[in-house]
Amino acid sequence: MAQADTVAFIGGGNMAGSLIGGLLAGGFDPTAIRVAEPNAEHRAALANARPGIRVTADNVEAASGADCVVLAVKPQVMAEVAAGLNALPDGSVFLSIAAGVTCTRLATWLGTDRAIVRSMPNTPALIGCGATGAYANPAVEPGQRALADRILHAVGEVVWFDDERALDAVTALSGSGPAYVFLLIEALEAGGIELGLEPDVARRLALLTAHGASRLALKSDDSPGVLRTKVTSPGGTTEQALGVFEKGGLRELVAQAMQAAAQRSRELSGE
Ligand SMILES: NC(=O)C1=CN([C@@H]2O[C@H](COP(=O)(O)OP(=O)(O)OC[C@H]3O[C@@H](n4cnc5c(N)ncnc54)[C@H](OP(=O)(O)O)[C@@H]3O)[C@@H](O)[C@H]2O)C=CC1
Ligand SMILES: O=C(O)[C@@H]1CCC=N1
Repeated sequence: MAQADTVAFIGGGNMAGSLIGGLLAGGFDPTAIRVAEPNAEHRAALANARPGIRVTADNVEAASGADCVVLAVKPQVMAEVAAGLNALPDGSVFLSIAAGVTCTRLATWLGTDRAIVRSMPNTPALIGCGATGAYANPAVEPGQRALADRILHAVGEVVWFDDERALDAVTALSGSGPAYVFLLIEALEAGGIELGLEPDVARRLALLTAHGASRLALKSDDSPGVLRTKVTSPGGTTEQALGVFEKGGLRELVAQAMQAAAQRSRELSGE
């Protein structure tokens, strides 16, 4: 990344921490990163963990003159936060990671004609394995989009969309998705314990299984469905387990859960 680029994070919580970690791991100059965070303890922890970055309680101070202003606060406080940045001069690209909040709403608060990228990362960003969906509004210039892409790319893969509505689906799939996978891992661990395994062994096997299956599917030319059939010996054990999942309507349940998440994403837009 060109060292002239400066990035300001408004909100120094979990996701901001992940993105900052990715940028630093990729060699980004820490002195080109500023973070505005209201909580003094969080500010101190950030400054300690990430020597060189500048922390402040003042959102405008952090955002002033930054090439990219990352809006990393909860959707519920976005209106107040964005309105507080309304007087900033043009020139920055605003990169929102908030669930649901549309570019149109952001422009209402930040000012019309603002260059805005709406994105949806996920928590595996913390270890560089993130999956992010992103949309750039028409005011975003190619160089600004490239800067947003480099920031998001620092923590994993990025998929760009021409239609902003796709972001609600992305939120329901990869944004919230790590929680679904963790739920399955928790259930596998509990099932293993019930079958007599020691808790630490059950957790380890559940984690390694999720990790191994995911890596295999990523590397393989076979679809997940084909890989599933390769585990499932006719008349064997997997067939019995999958029969229980299908009878219980697991696929329908997952689809319903994702519809609920996407609906909540649309609601959070406040439109
Ligand atoms: N967690 C996830 O898996 C994902 C979250 N997101 C989105 O990322 C955004 C941030 O989520 P996450 O990092 O989990 O949340 P966090 O609560 O960890 O981070 C939000 C941070 O914003 C700070 N904050 C609150 N009010 C203000 C303000 N007025 N000005 C500046 N900072 C403020 C909070 O401080 P304090 O704690 O003191 O209130 C907190 O440190 C959300 O919009 C969420 O939708 C996107 C993808 C995945
Ligand atoms: O639960 C949420 O609203 C956020 C957005 C996606 C993941 N966490």
